[in-house]
Amino acid sequence: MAGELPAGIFSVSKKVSTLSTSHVKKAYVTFLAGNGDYVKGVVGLAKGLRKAKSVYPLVVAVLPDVPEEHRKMIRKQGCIVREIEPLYPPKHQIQFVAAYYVLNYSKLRLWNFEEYEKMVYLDADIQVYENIDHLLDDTTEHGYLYAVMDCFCEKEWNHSIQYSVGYCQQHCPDKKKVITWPTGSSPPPLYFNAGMFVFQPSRVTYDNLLQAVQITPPTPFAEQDFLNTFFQQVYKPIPLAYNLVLAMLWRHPENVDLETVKVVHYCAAGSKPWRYTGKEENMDREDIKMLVKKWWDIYNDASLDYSTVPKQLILLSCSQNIWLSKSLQSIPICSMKTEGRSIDILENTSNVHNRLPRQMIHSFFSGFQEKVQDCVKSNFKRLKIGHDKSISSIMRGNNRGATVVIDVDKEKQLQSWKENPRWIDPPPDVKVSVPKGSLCNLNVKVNIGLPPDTVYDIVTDPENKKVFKNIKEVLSRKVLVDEGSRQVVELEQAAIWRFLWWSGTISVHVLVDQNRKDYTMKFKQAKTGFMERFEGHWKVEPLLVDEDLCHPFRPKTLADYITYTKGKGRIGSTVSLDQLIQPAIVPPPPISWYLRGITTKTTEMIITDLVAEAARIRGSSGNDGYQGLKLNEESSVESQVGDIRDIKERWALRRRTARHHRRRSSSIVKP
Ligand SMILES: O=c1ccn([C@@H]2O[C@H](COP(=O)(O)OP(=O)(O)O)[C@@H](O)[C@H]2O)c(=O)[nH]1
Ligand SMILES: OC[C@H]1O[C@H](O[C@@H]2[C@@H](O)[C@H](O)[C@@H](O)[C@H](O)[C@@H]2O)[C@H](O)[C@@H](O)[C@H]1O
Repeated sequence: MAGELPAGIFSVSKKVSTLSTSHVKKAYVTFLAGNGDYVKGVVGLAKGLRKAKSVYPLVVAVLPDVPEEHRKMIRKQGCIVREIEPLYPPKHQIQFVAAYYVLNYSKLRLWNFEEYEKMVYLDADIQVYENIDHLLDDTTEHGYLYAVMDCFCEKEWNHSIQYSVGYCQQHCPDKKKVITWPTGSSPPPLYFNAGMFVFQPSRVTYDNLLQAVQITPPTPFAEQDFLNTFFQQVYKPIPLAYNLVLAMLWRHPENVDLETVKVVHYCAAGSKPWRYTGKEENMDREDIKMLVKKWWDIYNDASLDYSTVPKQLILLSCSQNIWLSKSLQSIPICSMKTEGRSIDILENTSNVHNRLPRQMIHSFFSGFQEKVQDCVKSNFKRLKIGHDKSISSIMRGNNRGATVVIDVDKEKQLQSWKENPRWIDPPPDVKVSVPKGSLCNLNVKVNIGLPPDTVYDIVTDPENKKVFKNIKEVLSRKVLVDEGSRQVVELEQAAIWRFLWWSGTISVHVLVDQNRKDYTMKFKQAKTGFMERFEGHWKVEPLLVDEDLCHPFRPKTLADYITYTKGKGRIGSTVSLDQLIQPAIVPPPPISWYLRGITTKTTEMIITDLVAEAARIRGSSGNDGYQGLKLNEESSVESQVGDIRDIKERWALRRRTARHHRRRSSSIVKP
């Protein structure tokens, strides 16, 4: 065990995350080093967690020496691969129980995964046979490390005092057995096996760990000894069922009930299932053989492979080599003939891991005929989840021109957003470029906390001047073409512009081609004048906000996402704007800089208002969206904001101001 060190040096702090609370997640995590066969352990663990119906993902912290081929294997099993840097202890002369244990110091990197609120670490030679998700829920408290006590009876412990006096913390307190401790020695504090533990990643704890490990002389059980010393004050033992160290079977059989064991740790010499020969000591035991077989049964079970073909999702092609996926509530049997081959579309009723027969997939791709596409489209129309207006259809073009109809229930979505208001408005990503002969090209991208259809409602609402403060008034609006989901509108607005200490009004006269099918809005100036070209386009695309609810699946499409989250996953929007401004004559600097500034500022104001409106619609007061400031207050904020060059800083100031404003307005006692 680690030698004595100054008290308090291994303090573990309460969780101090530098991330906002809206990003907290939970997961299992394991560790993989080298290009050896431990990767089989990770694959087995991923499948075991799936069989145990865990709802949390498995993160694999890999050292740089893990080959791409192994990374692909574990990604294919739905694992989240995170590369970590190796971490080594200070130079030392001691012999670790196993030379490769030096690798295990890299486990300390896990405390830096602070986007996760709580994690369960599992060695790759561990298998989970019963669901233990409750360890990631409220059964374990913050600020503690939960793990199973280790056993000191194996010969690997012969370097220790407790081994020499025959003491083991696993011994039931046996009055008869008198332990004589050498002078100055006493029973060690409770000691856990570091092959499995529940912990909370935290940057502060991580920094403390890194500092401490550099001044802690290494000891035979490497990082396990170190972690026991560091977390000594906050270690909480949990039952052996959560990490059966195999030696317990012959060292303390009285403590083992195989019927209730949830997690088995194949750490005894010769017990790694993927290397098992049965030749090493104790490896010919019947219980060991049974446990090794149990491990292999999961490893070899193809139905436990990570599948991207979930239940009730049918994959169709709408043109060559394009998968069209849609979650359908019920899929009637219908056969479609193409080139003499009949393709029956069946609901994939078997378990989620079933794959469509490979020959069926290939036949889908071989030359879809017109009538098959019509049949697919008429099926989709007929099977649409519902016809009420609250259903919006997101038509998703794919790269061969086919369109995909994905129905999103707007009311349900808004309900999901109200039930789960966790959302922090990210600052927009604004890129300004100056193509030759133009004043500027603005490229803006921002994520909004509402589904595309609702965002599109805001942007295309004829009365949206109540939302966008820079629209002073709508001078005229004429619908030139109306095709239902697509309209071409001639619009003239008096727009307010503000920049630094100046402001004014400018008339904007544009043709707007707005198409709800793909949530686009193209605009172009109606007639040239001072401006030679003023054009651009908005696009609103779905953003999958709650992907972690899809675990163990990873949604590849919106349809997958709706299916995996049963429609409860919030859908946000990524709004992008590309706008070109080219005056007939580009004025020289600094006027051009000034005009560029107006354009950028005006666009930012539009985004600010859109974010604020989205927050209002969500009804989220706690949001950090920039909302609710009165025009005069906002103008004073904007003038402060205007002085800040960096857009992220500007947004941070806006959010701080908005929070301050809300606190102030909520503290004002209403008459
Ligand atoms: O070559 C190796 C050796 C170890 N490990 C990782 O380090 C953990 C601890 O090593 P091991 O399981 O051999 O320790 P034991 O629990 O058997 O003492 C393993 O479970 C793996 O997660 C690895 O990835 N590659
Ligand atoms: O680097 C030290 C390792 O120490 C532990 O393994 C030991 C320990 O369990 C002993 O008690 C057993 O006797 C022995 O077989 C086993 O290898 C952890 O399982 C492993 O993750 C890792 O921390």
